[in-house]
Amino acid sequence: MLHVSTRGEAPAIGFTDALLAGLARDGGLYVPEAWPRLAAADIAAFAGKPYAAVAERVLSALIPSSDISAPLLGDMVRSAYAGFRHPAVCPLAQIGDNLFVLELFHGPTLAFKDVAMQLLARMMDYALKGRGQRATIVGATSGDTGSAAIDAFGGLDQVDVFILYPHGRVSEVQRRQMTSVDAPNVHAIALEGTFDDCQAIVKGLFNHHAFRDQLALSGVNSINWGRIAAQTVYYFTAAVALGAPLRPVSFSVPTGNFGDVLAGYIAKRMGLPIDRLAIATNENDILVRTLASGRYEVRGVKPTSSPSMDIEVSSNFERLLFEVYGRDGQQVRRLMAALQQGRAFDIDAAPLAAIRTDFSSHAVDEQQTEAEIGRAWREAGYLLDPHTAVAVAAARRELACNPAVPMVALGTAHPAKFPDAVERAAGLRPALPPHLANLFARPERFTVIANEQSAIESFIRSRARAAAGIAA
Ligand SMILES: Cc1ncc(COP(=O)(O)O)c(C=O)c1O
Ligand SMILES: N[C@@H](CCOP(=O)(O)O)C(=O)O
Repeated sequence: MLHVSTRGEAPAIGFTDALLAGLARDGGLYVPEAWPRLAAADIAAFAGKPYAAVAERVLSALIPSSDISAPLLGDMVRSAYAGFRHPAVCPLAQIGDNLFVLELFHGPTLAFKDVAMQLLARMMDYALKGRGQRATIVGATSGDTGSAAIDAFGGLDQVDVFILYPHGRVSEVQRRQMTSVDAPNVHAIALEGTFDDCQAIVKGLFNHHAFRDQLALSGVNSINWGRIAAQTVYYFTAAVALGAPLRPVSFSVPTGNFGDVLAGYIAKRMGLPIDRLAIATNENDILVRTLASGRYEVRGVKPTSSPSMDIEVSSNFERLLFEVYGRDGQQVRRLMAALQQGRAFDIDAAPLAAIRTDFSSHAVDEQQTEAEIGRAWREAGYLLDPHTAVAVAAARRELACNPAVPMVALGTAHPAKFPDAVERAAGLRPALPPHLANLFARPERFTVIANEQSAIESFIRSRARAAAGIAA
């Protein structure tokens, strides 16, 4: 199976090449040339299976065995999830009538990013060793991708890791998770800007082809198709636990960069009977405005209590546009050029109608987020982090319209990552799990850098072992 770029100009490439490439050379994002489909009987057979077994089956439909053999994929998946703190890896908790939270935060860094990142690191390490290559990993984070990447890739011989986070705009726990890791191949960069600035610079680094080639750049954001592929799995385990494929299930997904909800859309394209995919945003509601009006318009990011979703340029929305425009790369290039030049684009009527067929959207403001944390604690004794609270609040709105379909809100972070917001809303301060108990005592190491691509390039050149002349 080959992978094509959403902008239609880069050559089609295999899975491993897409995994290591990050962004396509035409600035687009890779997707498989066709969506594989799982038969209803295959999906039904997931019932009662361990998470790793379902992951192996779902991912073997997306990863050709010529890239990673089936036994090796099985080993990687088992080892990726062996360290999760819950035996079900991603368990479901019921918090109301037909209302469930899919807990995706039992990995090492307490956010859903671990689910894909632990596997991605194993796949990339294998690919790099097989090719005798080294890579320079660059990533943009609003708090969670960075810590997950640092945990998964820290200390690996083949890679140097540079993570850009918005200075002063992540929670203290998130910052310390990135800055207190004692691994010489890890570099935390506090960028003087927003997450959107961090992501624009990361994409700019990939689009600077001489720099990209010299440093052998790779990406770990959801730019990387391997991340999205791994995130499809928990939609299958959750839906099957609630009766799929015999009955449909809906999901409410706290959304920023659009990777997680896109993974749900792909699970649906692969045959999973998903009824609604609710895009739940905080006050950075660009996607809600887009679904309502058809106009995608950047207005400036507001800081909120769910900082990981303080995003306006939702990278993976491009992958959805590619689908609803009939995989026409030229149309995607036109829209992305308009976004670059005028900070906005308009979606045509037919593609917009197609988006509305699968997705609905809800913005949840700061007051509603706080109220939801309080409500879930009072009514169900369940502590939500602010990102999950946004999803649960949106889930309740969807359930009010369609109470018969089970609704799963994605629980994307552990409440202890955002103790101040949780304490304000619920009146108690969640404790970090034992493996992070000394987080506040560890020394921090980070570099503050101006919001300029050239400054970031100089810093990376000065630290990366893959820079010219030092490459393995
Ligand atoms: C805790 C948390 N929830 C939700 C999101 C939004 O997910 P996505 O960017 O895939 O839309 C993020 C950031 O990615 C996050 O870190
Ligand atoms: N919320 C994310 C932002 C980056 O998202 P990604 O899925 O593209 O890596 C974060 O916490 O870093």
